[in-house]
Formats: sequence, structure tokens, C-alpha cells
Amino acid sequence: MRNDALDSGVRRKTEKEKPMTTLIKICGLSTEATIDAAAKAGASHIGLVHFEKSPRHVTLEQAAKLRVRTPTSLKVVLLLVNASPVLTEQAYRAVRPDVIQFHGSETPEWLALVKKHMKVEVWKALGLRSAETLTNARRFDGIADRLLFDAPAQALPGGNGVAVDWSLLAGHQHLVPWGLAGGLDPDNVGEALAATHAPLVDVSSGVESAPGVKDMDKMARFCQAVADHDQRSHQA
Ligand SMILES: O=C(O)c1ccccc1NCC(=O)[C@H](O)[C@H](O)COP(=O)(O)O
Repeated sequence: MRNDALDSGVRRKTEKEKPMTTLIKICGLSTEATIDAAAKAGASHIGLVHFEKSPRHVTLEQAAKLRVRTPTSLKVVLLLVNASPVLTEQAYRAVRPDVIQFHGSETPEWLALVKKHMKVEVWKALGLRSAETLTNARRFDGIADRLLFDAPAQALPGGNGVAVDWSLLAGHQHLVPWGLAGGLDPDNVGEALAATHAPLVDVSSGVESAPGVKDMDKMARFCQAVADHDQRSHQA
């Protein structure tokens, strides 16, 4: 079982501080069995996608049922894409997630309103195209609890299995907690972490056997690869 991590968003390691463990979000889960497998593998977060065009879409009723039986070791992230204010509130009240991840063109002002009225952690996913994306991301500083740098929207806004250019993040001075997503899998996540030192990694396609079908063995291998990276970096 992986330890919980204190996530500051900026990697720190001193003798006094417990070495950080990388947080892991497995996204697009839709069954009790795969949620239990994610917990067993050592994930820290699971994502429930409420977006009808996605092969991972769950209704609010399904998400609510999954939420109440999710192991307490996992935080539940509800994925929304440009949801209306009415749907956003309806979804929050139905599911009561720990986090709402906004994966469309939502504004800092909208996230601030949601935070204020729903007392929920808010994440903003951003398509990482160039260094300019990182500059533009500053507008969410002080508002988003976490920025998730993902591949730019393709057929779907997210969950496309497309990697970002990790070199864009190398050495970047992150001022808020952040995470890396996009095309990660058990075989490349160690390299991605070595290149970016992301405090959280997020995966969907890379741990599936088919779109929307999570593979428990791939989930376990993904989490083990992250643990192996953390072990190597603690020994360095
Ligand atoms: O996963 C989806 O189907 C999805 C659909 C619409 C908006 C967001 C979606 N996923 C959001 C995520 O956080 C994914 O984990 C992230 O985009 C990485 O996906 P992948 O490249 O497949 O690992």
C-alpha cells in the first residue's frame, strides 16, 4: 500500500520531511471492481467522467452509487466538460465528490464561484501546447487547487491517450499544485516522472484493454512503476 503524500505541488525533500510519494489518479472508472483494484494498487484519486460522448461516461446516478462505496483511501474526482451552472450544482449534490475537474473552457471566475458555493476542491485541466500554455495558466493561480497539464483536446476533450511534450515542464516553476496527464502508461510513466517531477500523474487510456474498459493488471503495473520511481528518487 502506498503512503499518502503531502502534495505541495513543488517537490521538496529535506531530512526532516517525509519523502513525497507521487499521487496517482486513475480516471474513467465505472465499476466497483475496478475502483477496488485502483485502491489496492495504491492510487490516491479516481476519476468519474460525466460526459456523454466519452466511452467512460457514467450517469450521475451511477456516479453517486460508485462514490458511496469507494474506499476511503481514494479521493473521488468528478469530471465535467463545460457543464452548465445548473448541471454543475446538480452533479455536485448528487455525487458529493472530493474534487471537480473542469476539462473544458471553464474560466477562473467560474472555478472561483464553484469553490465559493460548493466548498469543493477544483482542478482545471489545460491542453499543454507550448510554453505559452504555462504562462496563460497563471490566471488560475490562487483559484484552482490543482492544474492538470494534459494533451490538447482531440476527438474528446480528454482521455485520448496522447502524450504531451514533457520537456515543456522540465524546470518550470510551478506556483500551485499540479499534475501530468496524457498518454501515460506503465511503460512510460517512470520516464515522464524523471523528466517532469510531477507530484501527481493521471492516466486513463494507458490502463485500459479497450476504450472505457479498465485493465486491473495494467493499473497495478502503472502504480508499481510510479512506486519504483519514487523509490529511486528517494535513494538519490
Ligand atoms: O477520459 C475521458 O474519456 C474524458 C472525456 C472527456 C473529458 C475528460 C476525460 N478524461 C479526463 C482525464 O483526466 C484523463 O485521465 C486525461 O485526459 C488523460 O487521459 P489519457 O491520455 O487517456 O490517459
